[in-house]
Amino acid sequence: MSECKLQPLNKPLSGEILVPGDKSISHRAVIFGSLANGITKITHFLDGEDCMRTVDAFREMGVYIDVQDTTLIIKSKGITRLVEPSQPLDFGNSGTTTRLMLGILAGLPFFTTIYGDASLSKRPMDRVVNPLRQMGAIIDGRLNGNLLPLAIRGTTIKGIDYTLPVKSAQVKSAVLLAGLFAEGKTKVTEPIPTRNHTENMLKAFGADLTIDGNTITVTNKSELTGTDVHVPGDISSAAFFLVAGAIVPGSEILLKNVGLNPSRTGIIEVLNKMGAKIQIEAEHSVSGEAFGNVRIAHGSLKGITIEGGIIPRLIDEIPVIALLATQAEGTTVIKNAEELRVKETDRITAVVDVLTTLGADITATEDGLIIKGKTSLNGGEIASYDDHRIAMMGAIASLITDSEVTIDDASCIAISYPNFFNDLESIS
Ligand SMILES: O=C(O)C1=C[C@@H](OP(=O)(O)O)[C@@H](O)[C@H](O)C1
Ligand SMILES: C=C(OP(=O)(O)O)C(=O)O
Repeated sequence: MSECKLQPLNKPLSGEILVPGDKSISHRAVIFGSLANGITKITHFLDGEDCMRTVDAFREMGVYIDVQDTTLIIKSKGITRLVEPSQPLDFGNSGTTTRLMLGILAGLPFFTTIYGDASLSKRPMDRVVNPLRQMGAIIDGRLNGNLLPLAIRGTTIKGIDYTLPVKSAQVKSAVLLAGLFAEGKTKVTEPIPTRNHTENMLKAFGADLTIDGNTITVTNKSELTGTDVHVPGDISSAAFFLVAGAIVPGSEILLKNVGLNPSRTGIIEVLNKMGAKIQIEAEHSVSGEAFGNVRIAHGSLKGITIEGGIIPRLIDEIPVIALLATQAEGTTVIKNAEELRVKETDRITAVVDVLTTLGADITATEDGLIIKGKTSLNGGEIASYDDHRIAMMGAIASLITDSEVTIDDASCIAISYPNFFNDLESIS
């Protein structure tokens, strides 16, 4: 346990932060680099605990991966040369590693068992196991394969035509990755678009991919080719400082190198709609991924409704958006966010508990939150629920409380943002 005591700031935040690498893209860069033949160099990689689980999994399967800070060199001979892991794979706290690796392991000619920590062991895997079984995968585990640990006996799989029943990029990605090993075509249709980094990377590594509206089709191609990937800054990490800049009086912060893929920019739209002072500068694009700098300043905010198609475009930002809403005049309503209940913790319950302790007016609904503002916040003792996004939301809240905030255990922040407190310190 690492208890964390945070004092109120009582002054504006100012300065620049180079946002750490995007977690979703870092995972995928390791996956595609390991499946591809040749050398892949990844720069601005996120060396957080979750992405290192993906690195370790491929090292267990015989891939050479050298990690020097945020630069990775992967040397692989491709899919056909991966070897059976000699021990169970530990996926720690990482839902992305688990779901995406399931798609790969289903079609590889060996036996694997996978497990994770207490949080991951409660998260649903049937959303991935069901379509993979339709493709012919042989997977077993607790609750008929819904819960870790799972055992996968790789086998011959065949393509399917699958419409996503949940708004999940992890499920979409698992099926598309399995499609690389399957006989025939694999088609995935998503009624509501989710992050498209897998599709972008399939293209960059030379897969056979077509996109027609909301339907993505991939054809078996065992030969992907290594390529360099420059990872943009993680907008989900930037979100904590965007909210800090918007709510701490007098602040102005520049967040550099932020990934601005439209499937991820819901937080920018929310800040604009709430009336925040936000500007995007120096936009450019590398390998289909948009980058830019985002400038945020403190200003008055108003409550809004957040629902429908925007939800997957800001799903991980909702805890810190709830904090933002406590500082907006009027009511903010968040709907259609039922996926929050199956993240590292039930984030609807956790956010309500933490922000209520700090004096906010916030109510849980089945699929979201209702927040009434503007409220001043008090100090107190809060739980992180061992969830990095809840811990970072609590730390940002402490900037505007009237007295000390104690977080019971903030070590989970290393999952996605190992340098979080140093970056906060640098603008305080
Ligand atoms: O594909 C990804 O990299 C992710 C997708 C999202 O999960 P779901 O696909 O479960 O919505 C997100 O919450 C997670 O942090 C990363
Ligand atoms: C939900 C998250 O990650 P994962 O599903 O990979 O554990 C997250 O980072 O907020």
